[in-house]
Amino acid sequence: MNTMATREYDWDEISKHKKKGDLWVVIDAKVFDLSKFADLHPGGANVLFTGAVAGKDATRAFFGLHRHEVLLKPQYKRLQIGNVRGQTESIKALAAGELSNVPYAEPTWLTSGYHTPYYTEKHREFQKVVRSFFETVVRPESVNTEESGKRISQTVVDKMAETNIIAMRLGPGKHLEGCSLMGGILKPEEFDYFYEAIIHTELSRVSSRAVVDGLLAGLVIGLPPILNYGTPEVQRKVVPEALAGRKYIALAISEAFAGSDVGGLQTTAVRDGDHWIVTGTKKWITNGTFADYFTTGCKTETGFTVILIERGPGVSTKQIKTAYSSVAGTAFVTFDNVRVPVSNTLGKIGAGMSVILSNFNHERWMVTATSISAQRLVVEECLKWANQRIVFGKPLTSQAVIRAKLASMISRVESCQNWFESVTYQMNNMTYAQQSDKLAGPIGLLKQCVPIIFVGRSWPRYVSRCGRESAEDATQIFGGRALTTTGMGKFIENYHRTSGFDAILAGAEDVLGDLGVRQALKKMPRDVRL
Ligand code: HEM
Repeated sequence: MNTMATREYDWDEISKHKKKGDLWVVIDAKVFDLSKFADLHPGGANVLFTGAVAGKDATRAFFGLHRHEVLLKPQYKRLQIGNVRGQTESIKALAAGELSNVPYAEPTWLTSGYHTPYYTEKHREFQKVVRSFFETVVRPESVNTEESGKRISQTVVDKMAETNIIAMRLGPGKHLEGCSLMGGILKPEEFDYFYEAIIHTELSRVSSRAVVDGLLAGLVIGLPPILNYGTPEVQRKVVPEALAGRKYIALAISEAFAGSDVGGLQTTAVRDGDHWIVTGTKKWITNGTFADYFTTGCKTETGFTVILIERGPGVSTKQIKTAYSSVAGTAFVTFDNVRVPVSNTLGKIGAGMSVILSNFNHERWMVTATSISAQRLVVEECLKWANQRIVFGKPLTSQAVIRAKLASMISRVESCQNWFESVTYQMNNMTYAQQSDKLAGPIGLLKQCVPIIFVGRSWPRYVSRCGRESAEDATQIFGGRALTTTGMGKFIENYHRTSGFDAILAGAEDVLGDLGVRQALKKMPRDVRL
């Protein structure tokens, strides 16, 4: 710690240091000696020598141009030489695990004075521990890998495995039996979908869209078919290693020939005695570059079959460059006459469609959880920015047009959250089979469609669509800062560039809307008339 930071200075003294080679400024009651730093300042030296900055309180100017985190970086923190006499800092960063006190930055169930029919004190306790974990272990990794495009380090994966976060991301179930959850604060039998939602939410709070996927999203969607339909032998081989973070899995369904239209797939599996011979290509496969196993959709003689393929002879993967970071490991996968034991078939031969369709529900629900969390962060960023940004001598919030944008962003995220919680409650009270029957439509619509009232008009909206509209609004609020990958608007830039992934991955939003309606039409009683 810098012991000089405890010294106190009077304004008489501070105001004398205002020239080249001898420059002090005050930011939030802290005195900084920028004499040597001025020439290294990324924003240029000149701006620091203006009458309003040199030897003065530059708090307002500073927060109009920098994120608070700049002051917390060790290389800048050490520029602080003391405090203004009798004053203490008023702008503080949240401690790990702490809740934000910005309105709407947290869901109602985490906001003091509000009530919830779904969450208990135990959920709150769990949320605190999970947030602290993600902030301390995952956030630094997220920042680094988003930029480098490298896969998540094994150290972080190991820590996630140790706390059983990898297993918890798959939801409640037998795979949690005997597990110590977050150091034992929760018994496996207590774990429900609201606890799981907390994990997705907190993961998304500290991670970019690409890091959310890079942190083993492939396993989250590729392992359930093994858990639900794999033979005991396959489960014994694959599940423990996957949950321990030692082997990675990808779900390999979509192809250049067919994405959301699963029926149009062209990868074939032909029987040869006790083996399948698999040939074909897969595209947009999340975590595919580093996956050890591929839960693969194949065309077989009697229909569509899901087969678990281990990386080996005939399997090759190459990175696809996408709009988000390569940390997600998005791959083009080629299967060239790959021999796979027939015992690796997941579910019945020819019955793969139901394996995949039932699996989609959980994936789509998870995407809505992470999307809503990211949208909430965007609301928080915009509220903070509009409050601190001074234009034409007034805060940005004094502009009615900005407040209207904030109003629609808040309405979107709150409506998405409320429907999400209601669907999650249904999941908690249904078996896997009941969820497949009763929730495929509602979850498709949730991911796709949330009706909200927007400045007097009632329009159909979508979690993914809400996200994209909020990304647009946020970009307008942040202006040019939302167009750069660093600085004040870096989160907004990233969100604006990547929120489209939520509308495509796990089923294109238009297809999902249609699915919801078709499911409803299937259940229409024959004897109803107007
Ligand atoms: C402890 C004092 C300061 C430090 C450590 C600091 C550091 C930085 C850093 C790291 C950047 C790069 C952008 C970013 O990462 O946000 C930056 C940009 C900038 N800084 Fe500072 N700065 C300080 C004080 C000031 C003050 C008092 C002013 C007052 C005018 C100022 C004006 C600027 C400007 C105009 C930019 C460019 C912003 C942009 O491109 O949007 N800085 N500064």
